[in-house]
Amino acid sequence: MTKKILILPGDGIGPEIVAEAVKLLDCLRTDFGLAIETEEALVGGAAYDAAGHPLPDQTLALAKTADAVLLGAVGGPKWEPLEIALRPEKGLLGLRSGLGLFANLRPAILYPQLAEASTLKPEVVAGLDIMIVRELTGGIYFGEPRGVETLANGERRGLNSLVYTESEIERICRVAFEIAQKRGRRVCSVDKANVLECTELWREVATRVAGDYPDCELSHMYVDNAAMQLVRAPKQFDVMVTTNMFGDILSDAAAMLTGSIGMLPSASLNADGQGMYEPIHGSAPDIAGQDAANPLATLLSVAMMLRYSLGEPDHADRIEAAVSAVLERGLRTKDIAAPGASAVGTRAMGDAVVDALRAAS
Ligand SMILES: NC(=O)c1ccc[n+]([C@@H]2O[C@H](COP(=O)([O-])OP(=O)(O)OC[C@H]3O[C@@H](n4cnc5c(N)ncnc54)[C@H](O)[C@@H]3O)[C@@H](O)[C@H]2O)c1
Ligand SMILES: CC(C)[C@H](C(=O)O)[C@@H](O)C(=O)O
Ligand SMILES: [Mg+2]
Repeated sequence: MTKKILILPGDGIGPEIVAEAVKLLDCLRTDFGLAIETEEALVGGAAYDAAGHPLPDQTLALAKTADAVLLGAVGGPKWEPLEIALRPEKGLLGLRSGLGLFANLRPAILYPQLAEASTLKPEVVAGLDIMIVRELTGGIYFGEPRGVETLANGERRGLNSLVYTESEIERICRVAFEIAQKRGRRVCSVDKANVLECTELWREVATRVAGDYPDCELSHMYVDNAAMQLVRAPKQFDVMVTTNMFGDILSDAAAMLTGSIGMLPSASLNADGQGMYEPIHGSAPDIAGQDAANPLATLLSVAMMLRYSLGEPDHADRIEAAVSAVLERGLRTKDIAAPGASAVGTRAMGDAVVDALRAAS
């Protein structure tokens, strides 16, 4: 049966990197017989400009009926003066909550060809393969009460609330253990249980859930230590499971271990296996429109889509092999090129991956 993919380019470099992913999907359709159809819709600042809201009803409705969603990135300085409820980022958060995408998988894998691109010593990162499992629809991003209020003395007070129910913690921990069972069987739960009651509960629930996975080992780490350990000795980690905000921060740090934030894909899954796929980076306004963005995180997000939502693991393997082949040939966008070395643009990198895919057919 033909699968429906909703394409949401978004803002900044979003349309540039998504265009390369669309080329890749077209190649899989025409040359490899992948049965997909794509439709494009607006989200983020582009949607606000066109329709007055970062997540138009029509976009959410299309997302709900799609087999998978591919998103570029949202946001940019143009929309920063808007109230929070209308900012591009709210469009993304609305998709995550509207689709119930509670499990965000962010794999930090070092392609061996990029060991020199990392800011860390090659021996620290060689062979790196971490899966960060980030809770995505709860925590401080969605907790109530929130807002800015004016106190009796006239001073304003801003507040956001870190809130997790036991069931929210339990389901994300189960995802982490189930992934760990298919890899190194080690889960590190990252919290701030020494200070925050909410994450004291997180630790308790993670420990209880671990009892159902006796073949896996659970460890706990405070988030500040985890940030330090990620740059000191990242290979100690197999699967990390953590809250929405800690996962946001730790995954950007982990991205640099792989050479660039332009290398890290992600999958956001709901209980039915439906998913949204996006690079973990943002709209990179500083390089937008310059054909300078690295499209590989987006192309690798397409591979995750094929694996997790479309039941096409062979095509996913093909994309990952094509990316590897292109890196082997020495092709580099600026973010992963050695200082002073020549670099290719977004389009040339995307074309090279498509060519490598075809060549392997
Ligand atoms: N998922 C998303 O849509 C998402 C994620 C993060 C940030 N944002 C939004 O993006 C905007 C910019 O945020 P930011 O600057 O903090 O983060 P960013 O990830 O957009 O950029 C951080 C730095 O990384 C570089 N970079 C990012 N992606 C790259 C790529 N593919 N290739 C090469 N270099 C790349 C940028 O040029 C910049 O120097 C903000 O509006 C923010 O809210 C959106
Ligand atoms: C843009 C923003 C809402 C988003 C987040 O904080 O989750 C981004 O940083 C990410 O990592 O996907
Ligand atoms: Mg982030």
